[in-house]
Amino acid sequence: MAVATHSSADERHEQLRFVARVYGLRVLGLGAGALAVGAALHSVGASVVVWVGMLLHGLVWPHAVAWLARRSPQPQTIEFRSLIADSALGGFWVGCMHFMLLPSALLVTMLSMDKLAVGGWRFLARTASAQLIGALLGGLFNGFRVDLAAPLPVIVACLPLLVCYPLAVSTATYALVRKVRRQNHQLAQLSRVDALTGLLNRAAWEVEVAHEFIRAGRTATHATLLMIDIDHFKDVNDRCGHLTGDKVLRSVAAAITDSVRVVDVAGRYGGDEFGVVLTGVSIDDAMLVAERIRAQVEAQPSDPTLAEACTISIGAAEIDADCREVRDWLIAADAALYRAKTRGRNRSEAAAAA
Ligand SMILES: Nc1nc2c(ncn2[C@@H]2O[C@H](COP(=O)(O)OP(=O)(O)OP(=O)(O)O)[C@@H](O)[C@H]2O)c(=O)[nH]1
Repeated sequence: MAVATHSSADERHEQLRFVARVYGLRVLGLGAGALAVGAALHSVGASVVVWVGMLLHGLVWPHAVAWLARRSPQPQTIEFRSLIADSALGGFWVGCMHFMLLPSALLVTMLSMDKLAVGGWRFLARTASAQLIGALLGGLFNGFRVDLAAPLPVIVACLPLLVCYPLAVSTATYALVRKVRRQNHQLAQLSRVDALTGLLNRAAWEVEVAHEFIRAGRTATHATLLMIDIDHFKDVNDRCGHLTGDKVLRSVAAAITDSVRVVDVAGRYGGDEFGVVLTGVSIDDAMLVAERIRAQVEAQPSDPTLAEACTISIGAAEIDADCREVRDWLIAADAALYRAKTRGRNRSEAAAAA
């Protein structure tokens, strides 16, 4: 229930951001539109009622819609309805302007552009019919006439809308594209990380191991793989519960991170097993690193509910002539880990030399 409430609050927040985005564009679009339509209405000699309606739509309506939307539990619904109303009213002014070609085409294009931007072709099709009906009603309301030619003052009055509105819509669209790119990047990063420990997850770690295997082969440099497994971890879970088990997993991950360099690649291989690639490090030096990790895990208090210190076993393997592919490297480190387990645990073992 709490989750549902949280997600609906998030959704409302997202909808309010949409309202804020549309608000700025609507103030600009309808404000500049009022100038173009006003010039055309003046040229066709529109009635006072038409003038009042047009000014209310151009100057008051954007603020009224935003006010209503912010107070509504469904701000986006209010926003979409008012976009349809914008189209109908836009059509109405086209009729009132006696279908004067330039301001009419400009109005229809700008209104279509933002419908496309927020709701695609389907939404545009829905609003187009509202616009058409509005145009017929506007024509009837202001004495139906077709007067295509626009005098120079009308042409000049169209310029602010013609220039500023597309620039504003493009700027808003570009900001959205950047946001989506940023979020995609964050998602890609998150999909590489193990949520419990913060280390790379298995899939991402294996990709890095394969890269390192190729790199070490190409540059003929050392690279050593450590496979690390918590001793009797099942007992920890059974005796102290899974939450304590999770704490132990996190503390082992922290010990690994503390003991290796940023260029080394640490990951959670699965369950209670971890892997680390030590780049440019020979097996002898890697054994010192392994010992440092082992000693830190043994020394650190993982959880007060654990009677004894938690320990780990480590198997280490350097890339050698026997490692024809990355799988051989993993198997060699795993075999060394198995030996550490069978030789009593809480120890590090190097893979047997070729
Ligand atoms: N708390 C917790 N436990 C997990 C998680 N993933 C796997 N496990 C447990 O980790 C335990 C792994 O135990 P085993 O691999 O069987 O071996 P072990 O008890 O560590 O014994 P040795 O490795 O032989 O020393 C299992 O009991 C799993 O349920 C996790 O994310 N959280």
